[in-house]
Amino acid sequence: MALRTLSAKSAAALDQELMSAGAFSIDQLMELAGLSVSQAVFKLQPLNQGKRILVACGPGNNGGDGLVAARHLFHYGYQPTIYYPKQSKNELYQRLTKQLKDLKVPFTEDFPSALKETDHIVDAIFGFSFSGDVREPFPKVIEALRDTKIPVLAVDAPSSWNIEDGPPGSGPGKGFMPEALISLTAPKPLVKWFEGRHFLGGRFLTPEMAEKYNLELPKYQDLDQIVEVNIEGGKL
Ligand SMILES: NC(=O)C1=CN([C@@H]2O[C@H](COP(=O)(O)OP(=O)(O)OC[C@H]3O[C@@H](n4cnc5c(N)ncnc54)[C@H](OP(=O)(O)O)[C@@H]3O)[C@@H](O)[C@H]2O)[C@@H](O)CC1
Ligand SMILES: [K+]
Repeated sequence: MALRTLSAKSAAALDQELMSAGAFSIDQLMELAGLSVSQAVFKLQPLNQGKRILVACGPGNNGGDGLVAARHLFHYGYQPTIYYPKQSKNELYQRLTKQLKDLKVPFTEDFPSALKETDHIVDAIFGFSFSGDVREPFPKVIEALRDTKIPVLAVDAPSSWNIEDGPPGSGPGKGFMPEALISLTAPKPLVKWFEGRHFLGGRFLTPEMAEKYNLELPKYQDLDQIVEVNIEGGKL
C-alpha cells in the first residue's frame, strides 16, 4: 500500500472540516492527538528505562499536543518537564497549562540544562504550519535537538522541516533526524525523507473523510491510539 500523504494545505483543510462539518472541537482533536503522542512515548521509552521526558512546546497547536501528551505521561508514571518559551494567551493553552501546574509538572526556561536531565524528548515545537526560516527563540532549540544524543520523538513533523520538501538544506534544522515521528491524522509529504520509526496517531477520521482526502489508513489495533507503519505505509 503506498503511503498516501496529506499536504500542509490539505492537512489544514481536513482540520477545519473536522471542526466544522465533522462537529469536533479543537479541544477534542488536541486531546486525541496528545493522547496518541503519549502512547508513542510509552512504546519508545518504557517506564523502566527512564521516566524523565522533556516536552518542547511551540506557540501553536503542535505545542498544544505536547501539553496534552505531558499530562497523560504524568498519569502513566513519567516525570515530564515542559519547555514552553512562547506561551500563548489562547484560552485552551491556558487551561492545558493550568492542568499541568495542578499536577506540579515543572516548566523550565533553561532548555540546555533540562536536556542534561532527561531520558526522552518530545518535539512539539512546529507542525504543519511551520514556514520560512526558524525565528527566535527557536534556532538554538532546534540546534540542540539536532545535536543531542537523547532520543527525540517528533510530533507531526520534525520541527524546522518543510512539510512538503522535508529536511532543510541550511539553517538550524539541517541534519536534524529525530529517532521517531508520529504523524497525526495522516502522514505529511515530509515523511518521504524520514529515516526513523514512524507512527500514525489521531484516531478520529471517518471512512468518508479518509476517502475524500484519498487516504488509505492502516488499521488501528484494539484500544491502541497509534499504529506503527513502515515508510511504504504498511503496518509493521
Ligand atoms: N487533525 C490534525 O491534524 C490535528 C492537528 N493538530 C496539531 O496542530 C498542528 C498545526 O497547528 P498550528 O496550525 O497551530 O501550527 P503549528 O504547526 O503548531 O505552528 C505554530 C506556530 O509556529 C509559528 N511559526 C511558524 N513558522 C515559524 C518559524 N519559521 N519560526 C518561528 N515560529 C514559526 C507560528 O506562530 P507565529 O510565531 O507566526 O505567531 C505558528 O502559528 C499540527 O501539526 C498538529 O500537531 C492537533 O492539535 C489537532 C488535530
Ligand atoms: K514537531
